[in-house]
Amino acid sequence: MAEHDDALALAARRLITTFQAEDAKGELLGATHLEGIAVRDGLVQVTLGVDRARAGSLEQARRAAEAAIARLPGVRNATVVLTAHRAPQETAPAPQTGGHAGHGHGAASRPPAPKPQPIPGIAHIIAVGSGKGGVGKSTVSVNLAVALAQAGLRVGLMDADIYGPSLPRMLGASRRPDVRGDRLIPIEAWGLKAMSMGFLVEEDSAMIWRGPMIMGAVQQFLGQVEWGELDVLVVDLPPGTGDIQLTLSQRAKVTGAVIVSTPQDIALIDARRAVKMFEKVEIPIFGVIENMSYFCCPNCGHQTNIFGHGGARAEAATLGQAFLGEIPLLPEVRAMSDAGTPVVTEAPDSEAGRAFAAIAQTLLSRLGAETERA
Ligand SMILES: Nc1ncnc2c1ncn2[C@@H]1O[C@H](COP(=O)(O)OP(=O)(O)OP(=O)(O)O)[C@@H](O)[C@H]1O
Repeated sequence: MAEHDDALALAARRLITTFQAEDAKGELLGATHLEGIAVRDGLVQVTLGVDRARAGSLEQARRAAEAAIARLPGVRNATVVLTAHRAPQETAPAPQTGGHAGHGHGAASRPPAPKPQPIPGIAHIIAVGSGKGGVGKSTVSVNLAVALAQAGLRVGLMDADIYGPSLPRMLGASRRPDVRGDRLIPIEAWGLKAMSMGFLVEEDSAMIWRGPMIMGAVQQFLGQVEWGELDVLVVDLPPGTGDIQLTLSQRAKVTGAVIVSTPQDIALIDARRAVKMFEKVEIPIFGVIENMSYFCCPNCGHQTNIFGHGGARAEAATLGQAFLGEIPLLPEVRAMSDAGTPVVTEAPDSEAGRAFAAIAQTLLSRLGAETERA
């Protein structure tokens, strides 16, 4: 299978370079440069870099390249993505004082890392992360974002989990976003403006993105989505401590991060890693949320601590971080997530609904304090 994929990658590369070479005037694909090709099990993903100013005029050429690759024998699905970059003269100056953590070694010989800038129109960014996968980070991101919108804020939700985007399913929205010029129009759902790689490519093809392509996608989501004026952008990060977290910390000024963990020891060890990672990339941490904290029997109300209740609270105290609250493990949370209906809208008076609303209030006051400080 890998050999077959290698052959497809080669064939796709040849096609793209032929298109580029045939475009003598540099008006179509000749204006792009090949950033990467990833192939897995017949799913082909090509990333072409292009100057921001040109991106809008290349949509037809992009589609033509996509169709040509899709016709190659053995291709199950092809996606060609344009990642627009700033022209060199547009690049913001990057004054760097003190060095950005994680890039300090040998800084004298390297160009300074860009200082994270606020994104125009977006007052605050909250990053939701976890050390371990499957702890309910996306569930928490969606419900906190909707709860903040219910509290009257203008809220955006960005799914930075490029490998496994789950927002389309959780929001019950899978339509393709409109494109206006070189900008993507976010999908509106549950009072939020949302953007996810899952709106743009098939869920399984998102799995094969690689480092540089991922960074391009995150930058594009931050810089080229028509978010409008937002009080807060909630960013659902992938689990772990990789490229995406680093890219976000370098590209945008994040007001604060929230770390989601279950109370199990194994999740807590990873949560500790997540805390260290946010500290290293200089993203302030708002605190820790314990998800799947306890199971409350819907019949008799008896509380069972399936994963051992209270571990995240204790761990937060050990790490000197705030504890933001606990969300019970409830079948309706899972059922509503899977149905694309957030529990805070469908069952606001449920134990989980109230827990999310309370945590959103805590975050609201933290944002208020940050605004006053700024
Ligand atoms: N409090 C909860 N009660 C019941 N089910 C929950 C709860 N929180 C999350 N789940 C369920 O657990 C599963 C994993 O949740 P989710 O996708 O939010 O986790 P994640 O940490 O974002 O995962 P990934 O690592 O894949 O990004 C989903 O089926 C979700 O519905």
